[in-house]
Amino acid sequence: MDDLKRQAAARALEAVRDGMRLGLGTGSTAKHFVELLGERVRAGLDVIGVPTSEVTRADAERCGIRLTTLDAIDRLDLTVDGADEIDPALNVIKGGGGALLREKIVATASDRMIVIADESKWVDVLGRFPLPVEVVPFGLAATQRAMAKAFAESGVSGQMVVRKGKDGHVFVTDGGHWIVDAHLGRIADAARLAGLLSVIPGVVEHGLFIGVASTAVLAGAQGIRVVERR
Ligand SMILES: O=C[C@H](O)[C@H](O)[C@H](O)COP(=O)(O)O
Repeated sequence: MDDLKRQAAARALEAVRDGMRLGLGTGSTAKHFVELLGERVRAGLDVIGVPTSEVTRADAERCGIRLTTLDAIDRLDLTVDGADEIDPALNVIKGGGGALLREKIVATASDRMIVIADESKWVDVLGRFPLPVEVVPFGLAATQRAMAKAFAESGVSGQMVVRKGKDGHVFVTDGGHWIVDAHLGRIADAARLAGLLSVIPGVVEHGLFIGVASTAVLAGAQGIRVVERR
């Protein structure tokens, strides 16, 4: 599996050109991209990156990749990031690693987003992977009630679980928020659910990336498949 992730990362690297401003994703697949990019940088490639998490910042620095912020530059040419699920319209669930907020800010500030994954992330319908929703701790119960209403209005339902870290404590994002993982099973109308979640005051951001990814690079046992958004 790890080899497939690296293969997808290597294919996405082919889209990188000298002088590009890059969004650097988070997660085990994106980490391969950062490492491979670092090799190219050490061989003379001139790029600058914006990391989507503190973990990626540390990885990129270790790999010698020059970093900047979205305050210092206005647009990015390309973001390369992993995904938890990808559907045929290239709508995506992200946030399994808790980085969805910065990932969405960076991806939407990019002219193009390539998602890289092994084939197991490709699904007909999003939702088997629990949908991560980043929330403020204040008023959590009220936010969850509003989320349940949004689920009902978009025709889904399921258990909501406040994410815990490996240490058993509540997982806290880089932004200081919590994550509620919603076990919905099948999200028939992801765009509608995304819209309903976005207007809930206690929801900071959700892991549905609708119309954001332009290309998916999927690595499987039969080779690499590149899917462009129609
Ligand atoms: O918050 C984490 C990100 O959205 C990741 O890109 C996503 O969870 C996929 O991670 P991985 O490549 O480790 O499966």
